[in-house]
Amino acid sequence: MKPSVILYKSLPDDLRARLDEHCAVTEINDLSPESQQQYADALQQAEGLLGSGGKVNGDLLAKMPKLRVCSSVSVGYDNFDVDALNQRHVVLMHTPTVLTETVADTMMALVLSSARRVTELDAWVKAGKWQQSIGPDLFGIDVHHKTLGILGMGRIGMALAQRAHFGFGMKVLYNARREHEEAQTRFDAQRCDLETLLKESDFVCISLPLTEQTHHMIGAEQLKLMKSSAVLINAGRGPVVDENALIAALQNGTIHAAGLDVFEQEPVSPDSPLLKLPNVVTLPHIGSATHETRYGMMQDAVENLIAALSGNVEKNCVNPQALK
Ligand SMILES: NC(=O)C1=CN([C@@H]2O[C@H](COP(=O)(O)OP(=O)(O)OC[C@H]3O[C@@H](n4cnc5c(N)ncnc54)[C@H](OP(=O)(O)O)[C@@H]3O)[C@@H](O)[C@H]2O)C=CC1
Ligand SMILES: O=CC(=O)O
Repeated sequence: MKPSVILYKSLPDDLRARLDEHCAVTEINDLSPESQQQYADALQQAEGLLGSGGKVNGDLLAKMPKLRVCSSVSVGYDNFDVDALNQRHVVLMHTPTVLTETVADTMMALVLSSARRVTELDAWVKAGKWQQSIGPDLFGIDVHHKTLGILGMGRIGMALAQRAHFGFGMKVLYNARREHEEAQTRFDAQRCDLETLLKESDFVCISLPLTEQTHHMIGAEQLKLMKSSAVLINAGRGPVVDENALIAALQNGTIHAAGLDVFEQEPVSPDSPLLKLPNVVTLPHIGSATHETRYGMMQDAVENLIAALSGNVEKNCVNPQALK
């Protein structure tokens, strides 16, 4: 008999057909309390769960006594209670690698657009304000040959370092828990402590996961260490940065600008002061959002689920120890 799975994300027809081949699928809109109530029977029977967004915690697990595999269409898994999964011997699969280059492209886009005021000047031209050549009040800052500091030298950090080093002749600094020899050899990247990175970087780029240790890693104190000409880029997770402290730092000139793909609350509130600041480029969490990459992520998530349901967790598993 095919294992029952809950799908909480729409898939393209071919991927849905592939999933249907191997699993008895119940598709639901999301993991909201309403959906959980409406599909309580299906949740009771499900051995697999595939989707993205929404919290997977002890409460949900209690409603899914037969669950063996979660497959997330994302690399980040801060919305999963991994300890609770481990206790229940549920494995969590995710989609690293397939999205790495695309997210690094997004980060470089944020670096360039905040330094060169791309979105601000685009709005200015479209508002009919281009009557004569711009003056220094609308000039940007150079990106090439500056210093780019990376917080989190993992897969995405490495891909960003590659772009910065080879594409823009930038000096690369990084901070991570361990040394990354490959980054040093390939991109001449220098590992340094957080304080040094913040003091010396022209662009501070965050590609960190959200954990207890990284929550509010960048607050008022850290922002004060940055150059007043520096730009903060965050494409990791919003709560890595204390957003109130960031707003104050941008308003009072402690730092020059910011490029943000992620926010403490998503979607960001339309009332957020960040949306009123011309020196902030905002994106709606689109790090991996290209047709090719989102398809690749969904494909990997389907294959990850099928493999893990048959006991194969060699690739893309967050917690293989849960099987023990
Ligand atoms: N905006 C978007 O759309 C997207 C955002 N993301 C976010 O990017 C994150 C990173 O993805 P990816 O590069 O694939 O992940 P990796 O696991 O490959 O890299 C994470 C890096 O963060 C470092 N790190 C973790 N905790 C700490 C800490 N406490 N102090 C210093 N460094 C730390 C790790 O250090 P070490 O090497 O020492 O272990 C590692 O270098 C994801 O978790 C997700 O939150 C991902 C995809 C899309
Ligand atoms: O934020 C996106 C992810 O894949 O993680």
